[in-house]
Amino acid sequence: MKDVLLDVKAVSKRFGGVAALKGIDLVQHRGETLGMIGPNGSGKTTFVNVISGHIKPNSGSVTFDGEAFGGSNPFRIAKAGLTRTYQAVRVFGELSVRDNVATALVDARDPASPESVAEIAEWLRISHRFDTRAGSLTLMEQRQVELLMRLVQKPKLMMLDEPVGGLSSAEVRTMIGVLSELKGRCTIFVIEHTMKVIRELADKVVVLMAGEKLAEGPPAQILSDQRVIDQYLGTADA
Ligand SMILES: Nc1ncnc2c1ncn2[C@@H]1O[C@H](COP(=O)(O)OP(=O)(O)OP(=O)(O)O)[C@@H](O)[C@H]1O
Repeated sequence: MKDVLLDVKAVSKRFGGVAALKGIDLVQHRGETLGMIGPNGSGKTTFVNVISGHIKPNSGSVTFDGEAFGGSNPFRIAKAGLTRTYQAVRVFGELSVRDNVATALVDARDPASPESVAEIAEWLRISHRFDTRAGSLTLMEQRQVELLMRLVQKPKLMMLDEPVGGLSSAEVRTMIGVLSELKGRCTIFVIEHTMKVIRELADKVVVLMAGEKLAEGPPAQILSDQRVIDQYLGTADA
């Protein structure tokens, strides 16, 4: 039997009159890279916010690594090994990279050893920036720092919200390389509008459309699905 890491059942979320998620079911296995796509406003970020405990769903359940989470407890689920990034990069701009990493280590349930931090920083090719103020780095470097900060917390699942947003095409290629190696370090859930990322990284793709699951399957099948092309890939969002 495959090892289920994330098991989401019938999750719904309303914001006033807006039904952002309408009964979403989703299973992600350990080691399986899951890509989530869909137009602006289809509910992708809300879904990650519910899973990471930042938003409480109106109904439904989230089980992570065998433990039930009702939503709305981000600290508990983070301690259980789920971490995330945001569309807008989040580093402490006034602090050095070293001090940014130190803040991540303080928050970790099982912080990486100094040797392991050094190894991850070397792998991310960001070691030479350790004494630089994070706010003076390029967006690409800030994303590398963010990945470093998340990885030193030894996550089981890393949820990435548009990791290549705002990057140049050369940087996108580099980031795809980084993320494909990241697959060997933790399980990845990735929201993206850049289909190259989805095609090259995802084992399974889930398409959200107006808060509902429109389609789910391997990238080759989903990216050639006529309904997905008509309702998303053929639009300006994709
Ligand atoms: N805090 C909030 N208050 C009210 N409405 C919200 C809130 N967050 C999201 N929504 C609404 O819920 C719906 C889903 O938004 P969400 O941000 O999850 O979509 P998305 O698929 O992540 O979009 P994008 O690709 O633009 O990031 C939208 O109609 C949005 O306006």
